Amino acid sequence: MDKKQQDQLKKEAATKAAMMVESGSVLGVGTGSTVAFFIDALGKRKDEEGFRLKHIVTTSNRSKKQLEGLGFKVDELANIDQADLTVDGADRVDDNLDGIKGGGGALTLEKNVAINSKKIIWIVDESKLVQQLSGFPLPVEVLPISCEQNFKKFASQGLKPKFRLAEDGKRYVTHYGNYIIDLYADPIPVPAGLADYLDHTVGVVEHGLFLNMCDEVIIAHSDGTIEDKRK
Ligand SMILES: O=C[C@H](O)[C@H](O)[C@H](O)COP(=O)(O)O
Repeated sequence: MDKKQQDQLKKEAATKAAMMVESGSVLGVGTGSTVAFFIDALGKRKDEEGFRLKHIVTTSNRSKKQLEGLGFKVDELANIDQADLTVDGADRVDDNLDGIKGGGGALTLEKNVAINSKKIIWIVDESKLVQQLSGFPLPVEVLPISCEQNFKKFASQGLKPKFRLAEDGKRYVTHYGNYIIDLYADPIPVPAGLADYLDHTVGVVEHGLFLNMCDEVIIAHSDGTIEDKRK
C-alpha cells in the first residue's frame, strides 16, 4: 500500500469515528497522522452542524495546536474528571484489541488520558493489524537520570534496545523531557509479562503496551470496507 492509499484509509477510519462523537460530551483526543484526520473531521462537524463539546483534553501539543486552530478550546487533563470517549491511533493492534502505541512519542500522555476515559476507540488502517503484537518497536519512555542503566538492563534481557533519535541526530526528547528507548524484541510473545516487567522497572516512566484498554477499533480496509471491531 502506498502512502496516498494509506492516508485515504486513515481518513476514512477517522471520519467514521468523528461521526460517533456525541455533542456535549467530554472528549479525549490522541496523537498522530490518523488523529490529525479525525481532528479535521471534528472541525467540519463543528462548522457544519454547530457541534459542541463540553471539554476536550488532548495528548500532545501537535493535536492541541490543530484543535485550537479549528476554534476548539482545549482543557488540561487535571481539570476534568474523566473523558466520556477518547479517540486515538495505534501503531499495532492484535486480535485481543491490545496495542503498541508511542510511535510518535506521545505514549505517556496518551496512556494517562486513556485510563481516565470511559471508552476508548482506536482508528487504524488495515496495515496496523497483527495477530500477535509484532512488527513495530516498543517505545519505552525513560528518565534521563538512569537511562544508561535501563538501556543496559534491557540489552541484557535480550530486548534489543535502541535510543530513539530526533531528526538532528540527538536523542529524541519527550514532552516531559525524557528519552525514548525503542525495544526491537519482536514479536512480543507475552505482552502482559513484558508490561509487568516494565511497570516495575525504576526509571521507566511509561511504555507503549496498551493492554485491556481499548473498547473498539475502527479499521479501514483497502477493499473499501470499514470494520468496527469491539471487545
Ligand atoms: O505516539 C503516537 C501515537 O501512539 C500514535 O497514535 C501512533 O503512533 C499512531 O500514529 P499514526 O496514526 O500516525 O500512525
